[in-house]
Amino acid sequence: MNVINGSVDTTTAATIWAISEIVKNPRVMQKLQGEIRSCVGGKPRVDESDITQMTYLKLVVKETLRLHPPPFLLVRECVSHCQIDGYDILPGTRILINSWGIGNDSRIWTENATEFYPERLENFEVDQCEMVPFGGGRRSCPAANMATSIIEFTIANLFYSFDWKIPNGVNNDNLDMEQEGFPVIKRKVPLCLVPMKHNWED
Ligand code: HEM
Repeated sequence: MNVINGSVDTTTAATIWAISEIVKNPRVMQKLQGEIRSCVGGKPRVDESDITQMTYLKLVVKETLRLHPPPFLLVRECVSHCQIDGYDILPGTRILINSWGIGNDSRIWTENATEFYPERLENFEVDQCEMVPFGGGRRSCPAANMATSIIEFTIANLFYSFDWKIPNGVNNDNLDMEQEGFPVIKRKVPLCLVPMKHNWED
């Protein structure tokens, strides 16, 4: 049951955050759709094999996970005395690692840390310590590759087959991005979008 909760909620939240960030950033949406549509050509659907060529899509998903990871990793217990930043950490101390804080930290990601800018992650491996959406070490998420592939495939299909508009007088500038929840951070306000078919033969 824990595996089901830990897999469905995390993957769904990350996918919804990716869609939210893409529609909030028309520049990213245009570049992403250009890449997806040129890689897929005129086929009716995206094939999994098309995804390997979609380098910008991979950056978009990584950038989403940097800004919107599950907030905390699993609790660790210190096994031997160590010092971090002058603080003594004694054996038996329980440590909570704030993954959200690391991904959003302006000391790591500069003053535009909270801006959605996928290009910053070119040549960047997700398992570096500057972002830890899937944790680290022997208790890291065993499904990191699978979850990333599911999100990439879902986003590629949604943005290949449809254009998306924000309804009800809301636009990308005032789209509500408030976050809430634990152990997975979700949108406070549900995302509402209008799909428009792109190049469909009726
Ligand atoms: C975007 C989706 C996902 C994210 C962001 C995510 C993130 C995480 C994180 C942060 C941890 C704790 C790692 C640590 O403390 O070092 C974790 C553990 C785990 N995840 Fe994921 N996860 C995702 C999807 C999935 C999926 C799809 C599955 C299963 C199909 C899964 C199964 C697990 C399991 C079993 C653990 C516990 C590992 C252990 O205790 O050793 N996760 N995940």
